[in-house]
Amino acid sequence: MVLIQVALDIIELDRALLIAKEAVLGGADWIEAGTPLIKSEGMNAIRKLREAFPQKTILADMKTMDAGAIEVEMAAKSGADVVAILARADDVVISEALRSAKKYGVRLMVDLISIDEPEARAQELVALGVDLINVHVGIDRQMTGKSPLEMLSKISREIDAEIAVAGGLKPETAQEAVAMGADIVIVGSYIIHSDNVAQSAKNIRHAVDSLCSASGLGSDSGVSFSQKSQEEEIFDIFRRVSSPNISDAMHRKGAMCGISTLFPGRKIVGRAVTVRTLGGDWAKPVEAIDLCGKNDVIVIFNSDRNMAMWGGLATKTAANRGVAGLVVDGAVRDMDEIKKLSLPIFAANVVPNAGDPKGLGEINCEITCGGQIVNPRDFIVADDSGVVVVPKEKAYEIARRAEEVWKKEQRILDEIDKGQSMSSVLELLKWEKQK
Ligand SMILES: O=C([C@H](O)CO)[C@H](O)[C@H](O)COP(=O)(O)O
Repeated sequence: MVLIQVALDIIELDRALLIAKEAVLGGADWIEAGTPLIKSEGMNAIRKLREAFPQKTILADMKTMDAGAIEVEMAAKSGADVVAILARADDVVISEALRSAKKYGVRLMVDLISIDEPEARAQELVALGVDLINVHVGIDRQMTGKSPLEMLSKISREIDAEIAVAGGLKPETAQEAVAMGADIVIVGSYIIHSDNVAQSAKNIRHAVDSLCSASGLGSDSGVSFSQKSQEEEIFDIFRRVSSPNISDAMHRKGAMCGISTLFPGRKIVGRAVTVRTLGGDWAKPVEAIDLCGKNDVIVIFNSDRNMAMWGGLATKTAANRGVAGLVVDGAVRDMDEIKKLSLPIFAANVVPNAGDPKGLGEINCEITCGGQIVNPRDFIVADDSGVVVVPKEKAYEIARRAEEVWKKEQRILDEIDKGQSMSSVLELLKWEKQK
């Protein structure tokens, strides 16, 4: 039977206990005191988990790099059944940890996170006596598109040890991991940031169990998964999250100033076709419409915010072409006409007077819009809170991080709905900066 381990990467102990309870209801077998929880609450986190779940296997994710024996001893004496340390530690640390694990009757899991040659290191660990290996891609590397599955497929064929796998797993990837030979599936974010923890744990349980009960378990088990392209994934996520989620993910970078929606409720997600123009000259903005595809957003910088360079006729043309939206550091006009069309428009100003079509400026060059640099093909997300620009090179990472922000907020909302205050959920007083 494949085991499911819920990773409690949460810094508030009460929330961690609550979430663990829900995850167990959904079918989690092992409960992990995640490294952030251990750093926040120390060994007390393990004691409390032991107390609350006397029958469950508790894993302490110590991420030990040195002093192997004492760290394993601490975790074991606090109630852990399994202690996780780092494969990057020296062999002598691993051997000391193994000795301590034996002495205190716990198992040792060794984590391959950030190992350059994981297959070779896994072989060395097995030779040292390790029998539980975690094939793991850490959270920050996940955000850049890395997955543990490739590493898993190589390692599971080659080593004689029990194998755990971790790194952004969801039902589909958990199932894939089992097909590749994983014995323990470790899941953090997908479960703990869900607004229905029990259901999410159940989804993992179902995915894993349905594969285990199918005949022909193994890499040729016939399970196939639809693969989205990175671009599709970015669009999917940006359509789901908000501009504030993205701003949080970018540590407050990317938000335009002084530009807001003209029609609340209309959202833009698209890639920038940029235009720089001068003094209300509307030739280049109108020419840019003909270069746009379905997911493109026209992003314009105009040096004069009191002279419109966009109006009803341009809006009609853009809407007919299926342009995703318009963002203007400048002015538009003809509100009575453009409000009847569905094009989302974000602008700095609305004025009745327009400029002339002189053809000054450029299309698809670097511009500054609302104080932010925008390059052609950058991602634009605009909603009722404002407009953010995400550089194309960082789009996948930012989308993944924004999704984490969104999931976390959904979960917190759910706890507030159940009667808690925001301050108590986040333990604000405890986490205020100490003088
Ligand atoms: O070990 C973990 C990470 O390094 C933070 O401590 C996570 O528990 C592990 O990666 C599982 O969490 P997800 O990747 O969010 O599923």
